Amino acid sequence: MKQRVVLALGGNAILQPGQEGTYDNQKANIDTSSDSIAAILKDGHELVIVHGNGPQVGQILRQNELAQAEVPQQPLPVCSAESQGFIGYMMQQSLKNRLPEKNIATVLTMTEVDGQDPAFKTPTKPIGTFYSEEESLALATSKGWTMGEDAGRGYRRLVPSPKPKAIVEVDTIKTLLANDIVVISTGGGGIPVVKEEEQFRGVAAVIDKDSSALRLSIDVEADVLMILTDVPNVYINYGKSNQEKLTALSLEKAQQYYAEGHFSDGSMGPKMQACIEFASLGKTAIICALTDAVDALAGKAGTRVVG
Ligand SMILES: Nc1ncnc2c1ncn2[C@@H]1O[C@H](COP(=O)(O)OP(=O)(O)O)[C@@H](O)[C@H]1O
Ligand SMILES: NC(=O)OP(=O)(O)O
Repeated sequence: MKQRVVLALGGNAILQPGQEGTYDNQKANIDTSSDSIAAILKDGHELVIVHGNGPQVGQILRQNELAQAEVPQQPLPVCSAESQGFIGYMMQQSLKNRLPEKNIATVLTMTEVDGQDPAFKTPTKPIGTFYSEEESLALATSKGWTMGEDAGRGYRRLVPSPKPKAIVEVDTIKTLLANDIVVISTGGGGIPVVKEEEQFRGVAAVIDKDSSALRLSIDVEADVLMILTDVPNVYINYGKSNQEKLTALSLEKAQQYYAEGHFSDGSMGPKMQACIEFASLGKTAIICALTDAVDALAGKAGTRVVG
């Protein structure tokens, strides 16, 4: 049965920790992701693809800083727009090369946030390169950056990450979907903007793409929110000797495990939170590995939360 699916692609789908952010590395990862996405599309589903941008927006920001003696620096929301543009271009091309008959469009997307969101006072979103603890302390001192540990993988720069309130281009996205166009949108959670006296203005932040994918799934009335990452399933007691794989989960069980702290902040936590909220609307949310996407949609792989 044809379903409307919002697919949130994790950072690994574009750049894996430890990999250098070269064009070739990102192209190779995006080509691998496109194989899975093309398989979903061949099954006839409608698709909106949301992607992360943490490594890329950090890299663009750093390029700006390093070049500022010769080229004017651009603000963070402009860097976010650049990341949406180049990732969208690479995904669009890669998918088109696999499915020449499909029309595919990248929508440069703004996401409205609340200018008074307390997140602006406490940076939590890791972006850019991974550093050692020593390097991170030096950068905090020399540049005044807020640094933090990222899920046991090293230290990264942290920027504010307010909650998404509204996807500004949602009507455009719906129109494209209604016309059988594959949409790449809300990349990096969307370019964060605030609305003041009916005018939008970009703000310095990076929104969590899983939270924005949830907002978008609700707004486009998706049947399924699917979050693709680097683990085949969600687990309780993750990484411990009594680790247990979760396959099908009721909303109540998911809420219980979330409250018990089984899902780490900054990695599985926001993904499960998005799944719980989507499932609470009576819908289906799935977390699975990139390569299991087709099987997971058919209920044969991944972790599924059902409301
Ligand atoms: N309970 C859990 N079950 C599975 N993975 C978990 C769990 N808690 C934390 N994780 C971590 O979450 C990671 C996926 O989150 P993240 O790295 O943010 O993904 P992405 O960059 O793909 O969005 C996994 O690689 C795993 O290390
Ligand atoms: N914006 C965002 O959530 O990016 P990552 O998934 O790459 O961290």
